[in-house]
Amino acid sequence: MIYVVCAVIYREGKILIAQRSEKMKLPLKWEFPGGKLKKGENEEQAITREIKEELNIEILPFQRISSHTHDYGSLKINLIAYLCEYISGEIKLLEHLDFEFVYFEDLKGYDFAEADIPVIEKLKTLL
Ligand SMILES: Nc1nc2c([nH]c(=O)n2[C@@H]2O[C@H](COP(=O)(O)OP(=O)(O)OP(=O)(O)O)[C@@H](O)[C@H]2O)c(=O)[nH]1
Repeated sequence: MIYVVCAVIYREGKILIAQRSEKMKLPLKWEFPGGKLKKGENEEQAITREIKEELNIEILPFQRISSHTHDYGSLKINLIAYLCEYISGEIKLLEHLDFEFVYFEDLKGYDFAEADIPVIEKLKTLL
């Protein structure tokens, strides 16, 4: 089981989503950016670090919105999602293929990683 934190970054009524590159696992799937928790880090530190590494921006995680496990067969993950505020920086795609800011209602038009579906369901009750 691997522990993965992901950021739902909210800005001006829209949510930041990112598309995984061909070279990553789950190629071309859309996701909430983030990554694996490292030893000695808490969840907020991990998510802040991952977003800086992947997108070059500063964010502030302010609400833990969900934590659930998903079994991909060859890989089992515990995905932990945080609602985050965009603070500063210009987005640079350092790992992903693409990104978009989308309204919640438009998320259904994107092919998300399976593990993200419960996160989207949870968001529905919050936004
Ligand atoms: N970051 C992120 N990973 C997700 C999401 N949904 C989901 O199934 N995953 C899976 O979680 C796993 C870990 O994510 P990652 O590959 O981004 O983590 P990382 O950058 O720390 O790992 P790496 O250094 O091995 O590339 C991947 O297998 C990825 O497909 C999501 O919304 N965000």
